[in-house]
Amino acid sequence: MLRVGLTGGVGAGKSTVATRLAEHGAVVVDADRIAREVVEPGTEGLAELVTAFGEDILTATGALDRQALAAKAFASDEARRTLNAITHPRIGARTAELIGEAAPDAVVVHDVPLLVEGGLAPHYHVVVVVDAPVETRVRRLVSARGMAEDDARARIAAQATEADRRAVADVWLDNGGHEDAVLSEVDSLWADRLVPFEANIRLHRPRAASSPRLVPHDPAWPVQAARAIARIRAAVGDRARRVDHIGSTSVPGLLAKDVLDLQLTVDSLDRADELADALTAAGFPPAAGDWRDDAQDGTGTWPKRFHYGADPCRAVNLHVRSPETPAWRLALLFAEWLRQNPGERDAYAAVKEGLADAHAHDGTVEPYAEEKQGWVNAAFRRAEDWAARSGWTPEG
Ligand SMILES: CC(C)(COP(=O)(O)OP(=O)(O)OC[C@H]1O[C@@H](n2cnc3c(N)ncnc32)[C@H](O)[C@@H]1O)[C@@H](O)C(=O)NCCC(=O)NCCS
Ligand SMILES: Nc1ncnc2c1ncn2[C@@H]1O[C@H](COP(=O)(O)OP(=O)(O)OP(=O)(O)O)[C@@H](O)[C@H]1O
Repeated sequence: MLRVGLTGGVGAGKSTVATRLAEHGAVVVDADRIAREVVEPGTEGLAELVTAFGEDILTATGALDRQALAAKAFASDEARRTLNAITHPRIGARTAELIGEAAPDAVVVHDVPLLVEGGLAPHYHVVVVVDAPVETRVRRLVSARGMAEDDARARIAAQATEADRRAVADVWLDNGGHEDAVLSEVDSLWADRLVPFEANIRLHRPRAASSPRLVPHDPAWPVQAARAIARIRAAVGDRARRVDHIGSTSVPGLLAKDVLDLQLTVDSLDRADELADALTAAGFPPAAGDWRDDAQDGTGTWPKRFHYGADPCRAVNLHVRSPETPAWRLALLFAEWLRQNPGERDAYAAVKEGLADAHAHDGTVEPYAEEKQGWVNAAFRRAEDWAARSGWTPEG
């Protein structure tokens, strides 16, 4: 099952996007609809709202007068907190039930306005944010939905900011223009990302091979790594010690292949094996085979586990290592040493570029590969000296 979180400010166009995804075959779980269900006449939820906000939030027939409640609830932070405390746990329980009922091969789209506010992002494989300028949203809510302008603005003020939403967005859909434009982006998202992502998780299939091309450092890499790390943490909880962004993409200013390397630290490889299913469910299935790191001094090999990110649009390699192996510490040290020593970083970049050029022009890559390995082996010794001088330890 693929879990997609769909969010955006009030009136941005979530329902428009969700409807299109449903047409493609997604199972849409609509938080606003569940929010209505849990306060229907006769529910405990409605009774608690009346106790908190008074009888005048009811219509003559005893149903919830939504406008009357909105007027009270969006008037102050305290009132909104009271509303949320009554409704959100009930919405959460019903949501879990509905998602649990979806088929194993479903793409579940959770249309949830308060995804960012609720800190829910790490629980989805993909977070999609729909956005439009505030004034456009107000205009649409007033003209197409008949909402009072004050109400629209009060809700916008009560919600997350654009910057908050950007931090969690794997996909940003701009719905400031014509509806057709965003719908065609949704069609591509479905075909190019969501469908293959779901299949990769279900079949334990790695994403398609990524390009071996070196590209300049992208400042989005650490941000994307932080999102992947948050997902892994949410999946494994305290069964793992830590998750770090390692490798060349973690070094600002260093060119790299567009693959994020992450290291999950576990007490032992038995523990790593216990976590395999949870990592798969989170979108990081294990790669088949016996994975090992070579000792730099040629004295042996150290076992590890290796998982791939299944997202076809975001290449991730997840190395699961135990601190019992020197490779664990070296991975953390090498990245930190390059981040702290720009001269060494630039020297490493030059060696990598030499290797890439050799690949580009002829088949004789070996001398460059040897040169790179020689440089790296010497670099490890310099990194160790630096660690001893600066007092660096993996524990920070
Ligand atoms: C206050 C209520 C009765 C107003 O009903 P109304 O029919 O006017 O609006 P509706 O429920 O369709 O919501 C429309 C939009 O308002 C915004 N909104 C609703 N509740 C909240 C809230 N507590 N905080 C911030 N924004 C909210 C969302 O963007 C939502 O998509 C209703 O929104 C409600 O019960 N809210 C509490 C439950 C909730 O938090 N729902 C949001 C999704 S979980
Ligand atoms: N690109 C667009 N151009 C014009 N109108 C649009 C566009 N996208 C959506 N709308 C209209 O704007 C209104 C709000 O869109 P929609 O209902 O999809 O937003 P929403 O984010 O789901 O809103 P809410 O937060 O209230 O649930 C709707 O009436 C919709 O038809």
